[in-house]
Amino acid sequence: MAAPLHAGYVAPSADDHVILPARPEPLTLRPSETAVIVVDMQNAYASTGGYVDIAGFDVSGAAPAIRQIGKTLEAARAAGVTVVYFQNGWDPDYVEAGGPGSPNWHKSNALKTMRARPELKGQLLAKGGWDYDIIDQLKPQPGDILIPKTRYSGFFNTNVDSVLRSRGIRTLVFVGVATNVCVESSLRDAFHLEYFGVVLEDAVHHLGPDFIREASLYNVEKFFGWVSTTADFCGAISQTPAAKA
Ligand SMILES: C/C(=C/NC(N)=O)C(=O)O
Repeated sequence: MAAPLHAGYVAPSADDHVILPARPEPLTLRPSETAVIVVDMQNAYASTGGYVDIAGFDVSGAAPAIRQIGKTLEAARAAGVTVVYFQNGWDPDYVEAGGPGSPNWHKSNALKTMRARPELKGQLLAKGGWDYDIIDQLKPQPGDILIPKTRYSGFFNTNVDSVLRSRGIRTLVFVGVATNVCVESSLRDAFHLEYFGVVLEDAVHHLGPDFIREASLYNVEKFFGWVSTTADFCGAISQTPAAKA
């Protein structure tokens, strides 16, 4: 029987874990200690006519990832797993993006594209606009947590670490865009904060040539975390008592 620690908080019972098949080895998952992190599933990164499409990246791989993310979220919510959305962007005046004194001003392809095409200013990744919005297919549900961010890593200058710690979350399952940019940056920062990070390789999409997908997943598997699939995550998490109830 679970031992109550404080009013309103019940310690997870020892036997609520499942085993997630993963590379380089299987990982223990406890639903109450796990969060799915949905990275930047905004029109900017996943829709035709959004920022990365305009900037010349291939967004066709976003569609299969969207389907897998939908399945992942359905299984996660049924099992009582916390769902956290990252949402990338800046105020419409781009103060949060930083000026020439920030490397972000020089490296952000959104900012570079808008400097090359001033008619787009105020549209790409601007809070309040279509480009910034989470895509219609994956709108956050009641109970999900939405964390705005202004740089690639969701752990930089946000409150996500305290949000996760206060819930006792130790394992983060990453889905979203882009495998090699915001997903990898966030997972690396999470590693250094002692979280166990997993990428579902068919629920992410990369920006750039295919070798960067492979390189990014290699980095995760070899150095920073674990790699699994949507089917394995959904299969494992559906074995938990909450999902079966
Ligand atoms: C290139 C890029 C990637 N973002 C992401 N969500 O991975 C950007 O934000 O400019």
